[in-house]
Parts: sequence; C-alpha cells; structure tokens
Amino acid sequence: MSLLTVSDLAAGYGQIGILRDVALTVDKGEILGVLGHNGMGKSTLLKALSGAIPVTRGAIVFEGLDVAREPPFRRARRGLGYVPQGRQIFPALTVRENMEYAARAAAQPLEIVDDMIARFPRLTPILDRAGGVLSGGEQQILALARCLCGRPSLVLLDEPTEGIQPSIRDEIVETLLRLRRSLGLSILLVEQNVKFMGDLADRVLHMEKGRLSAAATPEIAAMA
Ligand SMILES: Nc1ncnc2c1ncn2[C@@H]1O[C@H](COP(=O)(O)OP(=O)(O)OP(=O)(O)O)[C@@H](O)[C@H]1O
Repeated sequence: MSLLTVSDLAAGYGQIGILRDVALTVDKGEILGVLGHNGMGKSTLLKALSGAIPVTRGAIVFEGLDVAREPPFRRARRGLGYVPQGRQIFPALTVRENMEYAARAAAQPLEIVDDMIARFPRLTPILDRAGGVLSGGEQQILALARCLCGRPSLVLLDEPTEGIQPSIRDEIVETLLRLRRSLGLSILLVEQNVKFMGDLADRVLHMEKGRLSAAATPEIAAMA
C-alpha cells in the first residue's frame, strides 16, 4: 500500500478552480517530483495536500486514512510535513527557537531539536542567530530541519532551490538523500529546476494548467 494516494482531487481559491483530476501516489521512502512552469498549480497542489487550502473534491489517503477534510494541524500530527515556498521562517526567533517551536507544536519531546541539529551541521554555528538575518540557503535548510522536528513520514517540499546558489543546492540534494536513507523519509517535491529534480527524484510527474501527467517533456526525457 502506498503511503499517500491522491485521487480525483480538485482545489482552488474561492470560485477559481486550479487543480483538476489530480491523482498520484507516493510510496514509503520514495522521492516523487512534480515539475512545471510558473503558475501551473504546483504550490496549490502542496497547499491542498497540507490543508492550507480546502479541497473541493477527491481523496487524500495518507497511511490508510482519508485526511482531505482534516485541518492542517491534524494532518501534520499524522506525519504529513510541509515546507512552503518562501520557507516562512519566524524572523524574530533564533534558529534553535524556530525548531523548538515546531517540536512543541507537534507535541514532540525537545530532544528532537538536538537530534535534528546533529543531522544539519550547517546550523550548529548559527543556532543563536535570528531567522530573519539568515541567507536564503540557510533559511531553506532551517525550514527543512524545523519541519523534521515534527517527525513527519512524508515531507511536502515546495521549490527548495528558489533563490539558492548551486553549492547549497548540492548540499540540499545530499541532505535529502541522506535523510531518506537514515529516516526512511518520503518526499513529494515540486520544482522548476530540472537538474535538481534529476539528481533527486525517483519518479517525475509533469503539471500543466492544474493537471498532472506522466513526464513527457523533452527536458524530463533527457534526464532519464
Ligand atoms: N491566493 C490565490 N488566490 C487566487 N489565485 C491564486 C492564489 N494563489 C495562486 N493563485 C493562482 O493559482 C495558479 C497556480 O498557482 P501556483 O502558485 O500553484 O503555481 P506554481 O506552479 O506553484 O507556480 P510558481 O512556480 O510560480 O510558484 C496561478 O494561476 C495563480 O495565479
């Protein structure tokens, strides 16, 4: 059985429908990629799966249970982690405080913060620095570490390479592959960056105008 099975999903903003007939599965330990150009609905997909926006039809079966009508915090407690586009780091809290906040919100013991810090060496020298002064790459790594303080089994990851220099991009690839190995983590990643996707994803789908299809664009075919 898949960890996540989405079927016949529709969602949007008020009267504006964006996603239609969306179906996908993510298996345990799998990294599924969704590629698409600007405005095609990638972020909307992750918002609908995390509960940030309501779905208008369809099912989101996570670990055997349809969570499509559950509020975001309940989905998060079940192990559906979400790293939104723009990272949404708390700017006035330190790196450590950002992580402690997430652990508390997820009712996890605070020891998980030290466990995660040990997995992200780049955070160690900046633990007391305010989130708002971090570089884009540091914020992305913190956003991921903070999400993992909720002990998710699946992470919904929205454009982690946006505004990030190539060296940190490579570090993020290595980190995600390591986390998959060590924690058995599953990842649903939406991206525009074909190279990043090629380095990371086991399988890639293509999103166009709110619909998903098997990847058939020349860029993706060239990755294979
Ligand atoms: N809050 C909102 N209200 C109304 N429409 C929105 C809202 N947010 C996004 N949209 C529209 O939904 C469509 C899909 O946007 P979405 O952000 O999901 O695309 P995306 O594929 O993630 O693009 P990008 O790569 O630029 O982030 C776009 O047409 C966008 O204008």
